[in-house]
Amino acid sequence: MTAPKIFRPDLNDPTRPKRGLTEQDLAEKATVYRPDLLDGQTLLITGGGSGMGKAAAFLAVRLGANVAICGRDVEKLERTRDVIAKETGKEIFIQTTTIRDPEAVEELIGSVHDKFGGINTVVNNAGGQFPQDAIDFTRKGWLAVIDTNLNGTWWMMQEAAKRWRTDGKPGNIINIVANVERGMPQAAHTCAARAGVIYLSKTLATEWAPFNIRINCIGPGVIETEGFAMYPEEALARFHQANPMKMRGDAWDVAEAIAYFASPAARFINGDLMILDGGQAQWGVIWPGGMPDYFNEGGAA
Ligand SMILES: CCC/C=C/C(=O)SCCNC(=O)CCNC(=O)[C@H](O)C(C)(C)COP(=O)([O-])OP(=O)([O-])OC[C@H]1O[C@@H](n2cnc3c(N)ncnc32)[C@H](O)[C@@H]1OP(=O)([O-])[O-]
Ligand SMILES: NC(=O)C1=CN([C@@H]2O[C@H](COP(=O)(O)OP(=O)(O)OC[C@H]3O[C@@H](n4cnc5c(N)ncnc54)[C@H](OP(=O)(O)O)[C@@H]3O)[C@@H](O)[C@H]2O)C=CC1
Repeated sequence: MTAPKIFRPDLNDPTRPKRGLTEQDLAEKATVYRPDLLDGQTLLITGGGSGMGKAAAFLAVRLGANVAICGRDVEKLERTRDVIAKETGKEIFIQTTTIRDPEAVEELIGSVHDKFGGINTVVNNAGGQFPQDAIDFTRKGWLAVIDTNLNGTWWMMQEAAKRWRTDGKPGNIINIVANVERGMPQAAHTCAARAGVIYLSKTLATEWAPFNIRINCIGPGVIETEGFAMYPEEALARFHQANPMKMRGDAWDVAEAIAYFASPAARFINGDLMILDGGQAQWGVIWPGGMPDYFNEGGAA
């Protein structure tokens, strides 16, 4: 019997490099957008306490929006709220929520609605997975990833849409998925969930058009964030080779794409998937658990 390969990192290991943009970067990085682009808009961003969600929250506030974020870890949320207040003078709304609990999601949508008088855009960014050969997935591990990325995103979409239908107001959903174009070896669970979200979104873009709700997805490739701590160093050292530009994107690349989809410039885009991956979809796969020798011969990406 072959033992399953498991990489279970200590996410607070001080010997590993710190990854992702700093809070100073998020406060100061140049943006292509005009400073009042999202004035008066309200964005609810799941997973806004780190990585792309935090960058999107920062940028949206800098562009004039009211912002609410959620996540499971209250310390991350409070820290993000405090640093955004310090850097921009604007208070964002935080609520500890796991998107896996539909009742908690209902409460979240209700509180953000009450706080700001409505929600213009929901950004379903919360999610994640662990790297493992699919053959070794435990039942619990499979269910955890599907529940987070597919069910959690669905609860958010349905609850927001119900609210928009009741209020007779337009809605906008941006789902952060992944680059599923060539499959995702060693992340098959998330690939299945994200592919589900992409086609759920395309379906609802039609079904919910009568309610004036638009839905689009953004599929990031290799984006260097705090989330990289989930992967072994030897795999991370190769991640950039999965795209022909041989580089990593950063959370600001995704934040600017989110701002675009939240802005009036995207008013006629519906049911789309924007791939943000430096060309990875045409080129390679990541192997987040480490490339098996079988594929390594000849040094393929
Ligand atoms: C792919 C490259 C591109 C993408 C990059 C990014 O996305 S970067 C962003 C990356 N950011 C993120 O991914 C952040 C968010 N991600 C997460 O919170 C987790 O990855 C989660 C989605 C699995 C939820 O986890 P949770 O603990 O809340 O869920 P839970 O308690 O319900 O079930 C846990 C069960 O899952 C299993 N299992 C878990 N880990 C491993 C492992 N390393 N190894 C093996 N198995 C593992 C195990 O069965 C465990 O049960 P046990 O053995 O404990 O009884
Ligand atoms: N970085 C990359 O290269 C890629 C990332 N992605 C996806 O993009 C999204 C953002 O990732 P990134 O910023 O890189 O990584 P992070 O790990 O920094 O972000 C994930 C966020 O999701 C939140 N989250 C996870 N599970 C739940 C849950 N059940 N309920 C509520 N919030 C939750 C986490 O907060 P908390 O722990 O507080 O709950 C965290 O803030 C994720 O969905 C990720 O899988 C997709 C492709 C590539």
